[in-house]
Amino acid sequence: MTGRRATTTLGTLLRLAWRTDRKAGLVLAVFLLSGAVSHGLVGVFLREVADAATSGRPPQAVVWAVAAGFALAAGVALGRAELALMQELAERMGLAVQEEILTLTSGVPTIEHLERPVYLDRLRTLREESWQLYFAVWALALVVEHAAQIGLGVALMAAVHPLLPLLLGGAVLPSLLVRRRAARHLDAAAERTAESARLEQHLSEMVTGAESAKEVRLSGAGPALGGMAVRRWEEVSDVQGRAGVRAGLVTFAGSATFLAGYVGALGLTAGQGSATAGDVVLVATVGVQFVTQASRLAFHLGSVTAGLRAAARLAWLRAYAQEPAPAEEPASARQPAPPEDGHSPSRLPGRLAGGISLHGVSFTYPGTTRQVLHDLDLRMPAGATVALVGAHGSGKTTLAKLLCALYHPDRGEIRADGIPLHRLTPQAWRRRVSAVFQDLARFELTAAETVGVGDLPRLGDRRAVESALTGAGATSLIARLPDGLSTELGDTFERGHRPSGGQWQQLALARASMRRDPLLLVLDEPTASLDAPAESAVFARYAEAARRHPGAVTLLITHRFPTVRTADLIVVLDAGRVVQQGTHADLIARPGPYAELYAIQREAFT
Ligand SMILES: Nc1ncnc2c1ncn2[C@@H]1O[C@H](COP(=O)(O)OP(=O)(O)OP(=O)(O)O)[C@@H](O)[C@H]1O
Repeated sequence: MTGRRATTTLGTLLRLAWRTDRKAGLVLAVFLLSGAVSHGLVGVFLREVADAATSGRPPQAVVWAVAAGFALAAGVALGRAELALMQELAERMGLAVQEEILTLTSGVPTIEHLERPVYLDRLRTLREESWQLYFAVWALALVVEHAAQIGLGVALMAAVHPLLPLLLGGAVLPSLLVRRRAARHLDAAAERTAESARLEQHLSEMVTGAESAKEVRLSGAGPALGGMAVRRWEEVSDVQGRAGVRAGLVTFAGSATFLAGYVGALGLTAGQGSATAGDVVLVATVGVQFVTQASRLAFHLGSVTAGLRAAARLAWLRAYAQEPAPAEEPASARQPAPPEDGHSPSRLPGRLAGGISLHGVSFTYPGTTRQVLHDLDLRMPAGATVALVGAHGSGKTTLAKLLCALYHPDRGEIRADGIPLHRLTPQAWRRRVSAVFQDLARFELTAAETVGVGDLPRLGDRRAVESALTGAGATSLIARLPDGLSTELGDTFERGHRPSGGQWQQLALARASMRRDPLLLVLDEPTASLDAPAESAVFARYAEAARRHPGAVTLLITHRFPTVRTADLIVVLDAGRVVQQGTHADLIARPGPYAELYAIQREAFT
C-alpha cells in the first residue's frame, strides 16, 4: 500500500468509526487514556512501596501499596469496560458496513462482477473481515496508548540507568518486526489457497444443500463429492498450517530476543551499586509491562494492518460500484454508428415507435478471452414477438443479458428507437425492461411480495399484483395457496409453502408482468417446467398482449418449436452469429439450420 493510499484508507476507517457512535467513541477514548495512566502509575507506586519499606517507613509503604492496588484495579476495570464497549461498537459498525456492502453490490449496474471469482473472493473476504474495521480504529488508539506507556516506562528506566531503555528497546524492535512478517506469511497462504477454499465450499454445499440433494442422492455421489471437498480442505489446511508454523517460529524468535533483553536489564540494574531495592522492583515491573505492552502493541499493529486492508477493500468496492457516467465512457470501447434519426435524445419514449436494433455487437465475457457474440446486426420491430433459437451455448441468454444492459457490448451498440443504450444509465433503461430468466430468482417472501417486487413502487398494491397474476395466467395458483396472496413461500419460513418448479416460474412470469410500460419484455425459457401446450398458452397470452400494446418488443427464448413458430420474427443464432432470420413460413421454406432443427423436433414428437 502506498503512503497516499494508506492515508486515504485510514481516513475511510476513521470516518466509519466516527459515524458509528460519536458519544460512545469519546467515552472509549477517555477510558483508554485513564487506563494508560493507571497502568503507568503501578510501577511508580510499587517503587515507593519498596523504598519506604527498606528505609523503615512502613505506614508510607502501606499507603503506596494501597495506591498501587487501586491503580492496578482501575487499569483492569477500565480494560474490561473498554473491551465491552469496543465489542458493542464493533458489532454496530460491522452491521453498518455489511449493509453498505449489500447496497453497493446490488447497486453495481452490470452483473459481470457476480460471475467473476476474483470479485467474489474479494467480496467474501470483505464481508468476513468487516468486523475488523472497527477494532482497527481502536487498535490504532491502543497502539498509541501502548506507545505512550512504553514511552513512560522508557523515561522511568532511563532515570535508573541510561542504558536500560536501549537494552529493552533494542529487544522490542525485532519482536515488532517479526510480527508483521508472520502476518504476511499467513496472508500469502490465505491468498494462495483462495481457489481451493472456494471449491471446498462449493463441494460441501453440493453435498449438504437442498437444491442438489436429489441428484446427489440418486447418483450416490455424496461420498465422492465429500471426499473431493475433504481433499481440497486438506490442501488448504496444509498450506495454511505450514504458514502458521513459519509464523509461529518467527514470532518465537522475536519473543526470545525480548526475553534476553529483559534478563540483561535486570542484571544491569542489580549490578549497579547505586540502585535501590525500589529501582530493581521498578525495572522488574516496568520490564514485564514492557513485554506485555510490546506484544500488545505488535498485536494491535496487526489489527490495524488487517483493518486497513479491509478498509482498502471497502474503498475498492465503493469505487467499483461508482458507475462512470455514460458520456465519460471511453469512445474506444465502442464503435458507435450514427443514430437512425440523426440526433440522440436522452429520454426514453413512453412506447417504442421503431423498435430495438443491434449494430455490429460483439461481446466477450470479462475475464475470459473467447468471444461469445460476433458482430451482430439485428432489427426487432416495436410490437413484435421475436423468438431467439439456436443450439445450447449459441449465445441466446448472453444476447438477452446485453439487451437488459446487464453487460455492455465490447463493440457495436444497441439502440432503442435510435437511442444508443450506452448513452443512458443502465438503471434508466432497466426501469423499462421486464424479464424472466431460466435461472429465475426465488424470492422467499409472501406470494404478494414475490410478485410485487417486479415493480417496487407498487410492491404493496394488491390490485396491481392481482392483475399481474392474471396477465401471467397464474390466478389459479394463488387460489390454491392456503392463505392466498398472504401465503409465505419457501423453506425460510417455518410453515412456508413450497411452490413447485413450475409454480415458481408462474410467479416469476407474474413478477415480470408488474411493470406497466416496459419497452422490452424478455422471456428466457421461463416455462421450461411447463408442458409444451401450457408453454404455448403462456406465450400466446404474451403475444396477444404485445399485439394489444404494440409499443414494446417481446423477446422469447425457447427450444420448443410449437411456441417458436408463433413468433413474428425468428432469429437463429449459431456460435454467437445470426445465421438466419424471418418468419416461420420463410425459414421453413428454405434449407438451413432452422428447417433442420424443426425437422428434428417434429420427428421426435411424431
Ligand atoms: N458468465 C459467463 N462467463 C463466461 N462465459 C460464459 C458465461 N455465461 C455464458 N458463457 C459462455 O457463453 C456462451 C453462450 O452462453 P449462453 O448462456 O448465452 O448460451 P445459450 O444459447 O443461452 O445456451 P442454452 O440454450 O444452453 O441456455 C457459452 O459458451 C457459455 O459457456
